[in-house]
Amino acid sequence: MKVYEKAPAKINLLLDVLRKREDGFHEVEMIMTMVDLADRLEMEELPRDTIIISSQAGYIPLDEKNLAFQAARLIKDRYDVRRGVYIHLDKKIPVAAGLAGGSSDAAATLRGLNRLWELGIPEDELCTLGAELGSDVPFCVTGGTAIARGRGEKLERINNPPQCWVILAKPPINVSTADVYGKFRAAELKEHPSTAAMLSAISSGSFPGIIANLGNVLETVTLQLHPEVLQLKEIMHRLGADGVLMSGSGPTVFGLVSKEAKVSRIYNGLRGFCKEVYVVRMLT
Ligand SMILES: C[C@@](CO)(OP(=O)(O)O)[C@H](O)COP(=O)(O)OP(=O)(O)OC[C@H]1O[C@@H](n2ccc(N)nc2=O)[C@H](O)[C@@H]1O
Ligand SMILES: Nc1ncnc2c1ncn2[C@@H]1O[C@H](COP(=O)(O)OP(=O)(O)O)[C@@H](O)[C@H]1O
Repeated sequence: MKVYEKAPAKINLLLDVLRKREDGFHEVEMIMTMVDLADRLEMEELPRDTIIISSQAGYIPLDEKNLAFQAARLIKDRYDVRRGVYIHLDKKIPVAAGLAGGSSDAAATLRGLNRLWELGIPEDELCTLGAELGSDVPFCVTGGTAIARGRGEKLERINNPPQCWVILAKPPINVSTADVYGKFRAAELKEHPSTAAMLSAISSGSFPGIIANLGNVLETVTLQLHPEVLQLKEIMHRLGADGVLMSGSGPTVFGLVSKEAKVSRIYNGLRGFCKEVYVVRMLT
């Protein structure tokens, strides 16, 4: 038997860091939503008790370092499943981009194996398992739009924002999430984005309100380390995007655009500076 799962990318419409915790993680407040740029996973039962990962992407690990492998091993261990699985990852989401590609693959693996092996694990339990793999995995299990607290694993579902175009541009640099959090200094922050104002803009379906309240405090670190991310933000603004922000720890920058007529101009303008540009919609 085979099952298929889609693993969409996320963007952070708002990312605030409240403080560093004793366990080394940071207490965050994030508003996250999914976009329709997705990896596709195919999971097939194997006669032997083993986990095999393949992918067309040459640039990700295919062994126990792969988050889909870790998700499969976790579910097998926790539910004592003595069966094997072959997982093929068709990667479309850029890697180490601030779009949670690996986390979404892990989440899709948990959902898919729950179906393949008919384990009947409820969604909240899948989220708890997911949190063992990474802070963003629980959100990727549920999808939709949510406010995430704690280190990212405490989720509260909210309305989807009004539909718009999302233009993603990933500069050709690698950013490590651990490195960005490591260099972040909460005490030096002069301004925090307003989670309350963003929540109110989303719940009233106000696109201008969402644009006015976009904010990501991790920009203070990544933009300093990589000035080309700031440059990309400025270019996207100049080309006419309504709102522009870095997603997660970066380096991907996203632009929100309400009018379709503007989209191709922004896309074509960006392609002169950046090879990896995607035009997508929010998943609503
Ligand atoms: C920044 C965000 C925003 O959505 O996304 P990405 O840029 O990775 O997509 C997330 O907080 C990333 O979540 P995730 O990528 O799952 O992080 P994890 O694997 O749990 O942690 C990687 C490392 O980041 C740091 N970390 C992560 C989450 C958090 N709340 N505080 C932290 O300090 C820790 O140093 C940890 O060792
Ligand atoms: N299935 C996977 N897809 C992408 N990257 C993976 C996967 N499994 C493990 N990784 C590793 O995880 C790291 C972060 O990848 P990713 O989840 O794409 O980052 P981000 O959350 O910043 O978008 C990369 O260094 C990559 O090698």
